[in-house]
Amino acid sequence: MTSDDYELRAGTPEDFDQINDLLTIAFAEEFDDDAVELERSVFEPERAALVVHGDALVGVSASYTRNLTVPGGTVPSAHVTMVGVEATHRRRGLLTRMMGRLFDDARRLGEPVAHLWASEGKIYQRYGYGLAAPRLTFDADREVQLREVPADPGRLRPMALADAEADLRKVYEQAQPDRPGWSSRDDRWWHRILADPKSWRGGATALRVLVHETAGVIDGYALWRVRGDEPGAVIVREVVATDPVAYRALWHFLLNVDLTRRARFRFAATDEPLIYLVNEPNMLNAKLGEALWVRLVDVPAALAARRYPVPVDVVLRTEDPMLPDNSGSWHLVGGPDRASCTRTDRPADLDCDLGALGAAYLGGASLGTLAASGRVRELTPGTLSGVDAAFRWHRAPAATEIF
Ligand SMILES: CC(=O)SCCNC(=O)CCNC(=O)[C@H](O)C(C)(C)COP(=O)(O)OP(=O)(O)OC[C@H]1O[C@@H](n2cnc3c(N)ncnc32)[C@H](O)[C@@H]1OP(=O)(O)O
Repeated sequence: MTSDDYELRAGTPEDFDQINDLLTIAFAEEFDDDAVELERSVFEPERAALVVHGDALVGVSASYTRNLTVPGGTVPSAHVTMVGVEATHRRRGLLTRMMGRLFDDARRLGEPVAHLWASEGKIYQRYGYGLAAPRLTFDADREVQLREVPADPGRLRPMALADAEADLRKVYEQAQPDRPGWSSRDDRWWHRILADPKSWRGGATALRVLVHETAGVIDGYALWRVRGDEPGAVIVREVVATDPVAYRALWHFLLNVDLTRRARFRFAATDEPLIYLVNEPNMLNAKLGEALWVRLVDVPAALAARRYPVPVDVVLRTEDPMLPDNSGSWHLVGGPDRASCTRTDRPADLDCDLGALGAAYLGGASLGTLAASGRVRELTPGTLSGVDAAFRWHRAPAATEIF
């Protein structure tokens, strides 16, 4: 069998059922009809890269059109998803071909960045993705409590899931600019996030909504469920607050639900404020894992699209074997209000591997740490610490949802 036996093409709405069958097998997961319809509702056929062999669909990858919060703004980023190759056609370069097409599509659509959740980190690093947002998973023991519970002028109240979208959306959109890594949510995405098909519940109750309100204004919410096995566990899906009092009140509630002994949260940021609020941080049982892998698809456009907390004027050099016009030296001039990035012949100050630039892009990975790992090299002595400070951000990148 040669690579000519395979056809690479865009998707159509009619392909969805076959794609779903392929992914069900590739991920060894089965979902109910409601869940499948939700996936169909956000599927963007023309953005799928499909590999067909004869009559059979043997490879799929897709992207969603959404914006990604980056330091100081948002950028259109290809939200890469639904990647799978039929087991009998693996390791023949099909994913590599699909990834090439996906990057071409992203550029054509004006997306300087692509990002994803990886099933395995080792798959995507070869394509230039870097780990931009690690995450913590909490498995908090009931003995974990807030150190102090100050007076709260507001109040908590449950809200029916069916009525919640408008209020939650307002809070999310206010909080979103502060957290690199969060994704924009249009009507379809809010519908998907608040839909609650049984096969997504992992044996727990239906999704519950708790809001915090101060002087009639909702300033925080939690999405959560309970798993009633022994001992019962609160499964926290999302906690979003625009005010620290609301944040504290929501977590105080979640850590004290009757008939539960644990609280689990899979989407904690590495700087999650809860860590600094509780009596026994150790008993959060935080486990480090991965969330977002970022790939700069158009290096100069991506670097110009974010902001830098302190002024930076530097020449960065990188190599990109997949997209050679990213290779070379780039003059980045930036600060809190603007940034530009242009090709230059000037000698480079820092040599950065492409994945390292992706890892640093959201302000999470420090260029200093990446230099310590050998993935960034300081060519002009004395440049590293200043550029490192410019690439950081005051909040660690995080992700609130798997897409
Ligand atoms: C964003 C998401 O959707 S994440 C979900 C990813 N999907 C899955 O994990 C589902 C199960 N796995 C699969 O369907 C397939 O194995 C895929 C999609 C991961 C890889 O597809 P393939 O067509 O086999 O990849 P392809 O042949 O293009 O591999 C390119 C290179 O990556 C390597 N590679 C690919 N997948 C893996 C892996 N899981 N582990 C180690 N190496 C891998 C290949 O060995 C190859 O290396 P080489 O260039 O040195 O020869």
